[in-house]
Amino acid sequence: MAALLKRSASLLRAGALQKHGVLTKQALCLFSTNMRMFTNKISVEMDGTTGVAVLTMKSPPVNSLSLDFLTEFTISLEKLEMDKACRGVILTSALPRVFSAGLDITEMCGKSAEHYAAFWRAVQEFWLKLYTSNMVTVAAINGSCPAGGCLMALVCDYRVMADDPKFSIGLNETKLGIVAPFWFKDTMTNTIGNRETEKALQLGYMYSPADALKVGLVDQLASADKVETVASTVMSEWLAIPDHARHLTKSMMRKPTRDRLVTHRDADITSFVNFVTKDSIQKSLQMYLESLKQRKR
Ligand SMILES: CCCCCCC/C=C/C(=O)SCCNC(=O)CCNC(=O)[C@H](O)C(C)(C)COP(=O)(O)OP(=O)(O)OC[C@H]1O[C@@H](n2cnc3c(N)ncnc32)[C@H](O)[C@@H]1OP(=O)(O)O
Repeated sequence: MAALLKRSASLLRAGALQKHGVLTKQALCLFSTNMRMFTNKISVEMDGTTGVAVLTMKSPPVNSLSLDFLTEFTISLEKLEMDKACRGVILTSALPRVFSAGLDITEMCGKSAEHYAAFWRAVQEFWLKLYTSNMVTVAAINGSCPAGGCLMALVCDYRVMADDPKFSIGLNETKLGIVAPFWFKDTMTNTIGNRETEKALQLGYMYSPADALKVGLVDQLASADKVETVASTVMSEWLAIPDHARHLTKSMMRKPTRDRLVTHRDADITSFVNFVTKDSIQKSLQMYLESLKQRKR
């Protein structure tokens, strides 16, 4: 199984998956009902009775979305998607205070243009797979989720967040001196509207759980120890709707946003590479990483 996963990961990196949008038959056979799968950074537990899988991120210290992590995540999603028994997936974190710290900043610092292009393609692929999933997707947000972490939650159908004022959620890119791309912005606008997004994005605003609920960035709060249980209850409500009707409705709602990225995908990669290779941007990212390390001292 490890060998097959490795093979799928190398295909994904090589661009084969992105190009054809499918996994090898071999790799897809790995899942069946009541299946558990563990990779380095993710565990998936599929309950064949309910048709619900729980995908738990476990990449310490902060579940940052590195190229490897994104690759594993995308492969796991694709496998679940192809498993007819799986109708819904709950995303959560095994780490005590962090859902996901967003994109791994070290993937955007001091690397080659080729690396940045491969990284960005993997970020796009991840977004496309999750955004267009036929499964019901519920984010059980049991910790902070800045930037790419917030994006991951936003593409889900429903968000339950732990009601702990120490946690926060938002697209904070401007605070790093970078700009959220149009499809991050579209995803947020579709959720909380244009005016609130305009303020949130410019300020790089990180919402407390209570404020996130107020503006509709999350759908529900729960005490930290109940987040996953509440997510499961929500999941069963969504699964009570006939799949085909829900799929078609989701696809109708999301198609314009998805098509916009698909149409401009290569230009978006070029724009990312041009942006991230600028000296000024490299400096900003390095300084931000340094400031994260200094915070602890
Ligand atoms: C056209 C082109 C546009 C480009 C667009 C790019 C879009 C970018 C999207 C992104 O997602 S950028 C990433 C933004 N993320 C953040 O700003 C999060 C920063 N991290 C935090 O705020 C905190 O770490 C936390 C998540 C709240 C957790 O706090 P905690 O106190 O639990 O941990 P720390 O001690 O801060 O961190 C531990 C360890 O992890 C490193 N780290 C944290 N976040 C990242 C990250 N996103 N990438 C890489 N590394 C990260 C941190 O530096 C610490 O490292 P060590 O000091 O232990 O080495």
